[in-house]
Amino acid sequence: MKTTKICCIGAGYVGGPTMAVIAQKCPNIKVTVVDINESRINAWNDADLNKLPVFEPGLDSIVKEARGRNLFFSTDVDTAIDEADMIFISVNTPTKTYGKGKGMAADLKYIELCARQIAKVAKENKIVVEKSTLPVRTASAIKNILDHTGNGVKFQILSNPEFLAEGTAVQDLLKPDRVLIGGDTSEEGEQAIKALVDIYANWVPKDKILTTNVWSSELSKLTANAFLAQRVSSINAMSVICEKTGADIKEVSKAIGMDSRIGPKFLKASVGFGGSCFQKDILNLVYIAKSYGLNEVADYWEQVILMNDHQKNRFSDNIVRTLYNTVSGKKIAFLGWAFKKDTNDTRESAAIKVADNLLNEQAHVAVYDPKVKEEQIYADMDYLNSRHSVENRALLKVNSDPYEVCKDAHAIAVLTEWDEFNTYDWQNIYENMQKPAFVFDGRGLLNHKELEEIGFIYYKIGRGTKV
Ligand SMILES: NC(=O)C1=CN([C@@H]2O[C@H](COP(=O)(O)OP(=O)(O)OC[C@H]3O[C@@H](n4cnc5c(N)ncnc54)[C@H](O)[C@@H]3O)[C@@H](O)[C@H]2O)C=CC1
Ligand SMILES: O=C(O)[C@H]1O[C@H](OP(=O)(O)OP(=O)(O)OC[C@H]2O[C@@H](n3ccc(=O)[nH]c3=O)[C@H](O)[C@@H]2O)[C@H](O)[C@@H](O)[C@@H]1O
Repeated sequence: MKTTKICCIGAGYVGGPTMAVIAQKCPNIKVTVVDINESRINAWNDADLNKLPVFEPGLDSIVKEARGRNLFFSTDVDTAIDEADMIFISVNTPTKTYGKGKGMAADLKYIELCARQIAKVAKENKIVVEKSTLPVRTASAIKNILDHTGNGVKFQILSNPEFLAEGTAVQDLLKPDRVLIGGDTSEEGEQAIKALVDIYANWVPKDKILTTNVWSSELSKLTANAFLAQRVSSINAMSVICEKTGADIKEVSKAIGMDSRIGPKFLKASVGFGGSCFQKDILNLVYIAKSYGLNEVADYWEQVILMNDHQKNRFSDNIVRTLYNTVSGKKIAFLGWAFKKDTNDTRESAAIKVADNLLNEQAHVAVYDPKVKEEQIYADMDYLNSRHSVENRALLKVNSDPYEVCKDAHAIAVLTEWDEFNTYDWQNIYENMQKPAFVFDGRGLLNHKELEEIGFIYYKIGRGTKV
């Protein structure tokens, strides 16, 4: 079975980059990415590639090459579904904010809507690919809806979770560690798996394309994120001990990471992990474990989240304590708002919680981020519902000039590891700050020797002060 037309429902951080790469690598396949969010689709179609809704290094040139050739962005969901042989579902699956499983389970309403829409529109057999991250056994729910509400056509459901990380999405897609495809073990299932394998095989070596049953594939995605997040929480837990004992987390990370069984990646202590997925996926895993009565398993994974919350809170607590137990009316400059460098995504960014804690203490927060827009920062604060939006705008200011943000500040907090922060004229920044001038480096990014020589009082996550 040769795929000639692909439809992807959901033009977000996953749907957009993933489909752009498929279109670039498979010029004979027409790829249409659809979304109900019209402004997002308009942004994907914008002639100015700086206005793409997702900032990812290298993405603009791929979109430039494929868009209009075999890559299309549209709000016409029905036509794209109707035309396609293969439909990727790449919509958001956030944590539920209501009802049963509130605050834990994944909200599958967008997935269900997609399934119903596919069932309504499809007049020919189709392969439906779960690209979104889903609780294990979701494929059976999708199949149920498709088989019972459709026009009698046959559907094959595949699970093809996405492992890209934001900021490195293009590289991750071009050279994935593996591509995982889960499908039915029936003959039709195997044919569907082969159709998807054939697409990836255009650029991914065959030995990196792994096929499994659907449930293993769905569960592997949650497991991968849980393991990655667990490493961050584990190193962050050690960073607390480092600060108490005089050890330095950078040295500890290096020392343990050289053990080939542990490996060097994902051992950077930080102000806490953010991003749209780690927290949501672990909460989902905890919920699944609880729903099977596996309370010890649930508690084990929940601790990863609790440690992450602690890391964010202790960062802001440390700022307050160090600034003589009061930050009321004091200006705190934030360098960075995105949840990591090289992305404009702010979902679950540690900066949001740290800012909220400081505003509760009546601090004045000034924010600079090279890629995040002012309205996004206010939307993030308002979403917390901690105070009136007027107050958020009065207490928190956003500026596109980092030197203005730092001017007259009592302290600087580094929340995102943007490379450019290391290129600043720190002497100049120091001279324009209140004294003593404090830096709280939540990413262990800056050169502490240089800063201390200038006169800053420098605090870095995981660096003990006892000698
Ligand atoms: N952001 C990331 O780095 C990664 C995300 N994932 C998973 O991929 C999925 C998507 O994540 P993102 O792309 O970050 O989400 P996103 O929120 O950026 O994009 C989802 C898009 O789906 C659209 N949508 C929702 N319902 C729709 C419908 N019925 N019809 C048409 N469009 C609809 C929304 O308007 C939105 O633009 C999630 O399950 C996430 O867990 C997986 C790997 C990486
Ligand atoms: O399912 C998803 O959404 C994706 O989630 C993560 O990707 P992402 O959240 O984009 O970015 P990461 O690089 O994993 O960083 C997540 C958070 O952990 C933090 N982090 C990461 C690594 C580290 O050593 N220390 C650390 O604090 C980052 O700063 C960031 O806040 C996974 O790395 C991807 O494989 C996965 O596809």
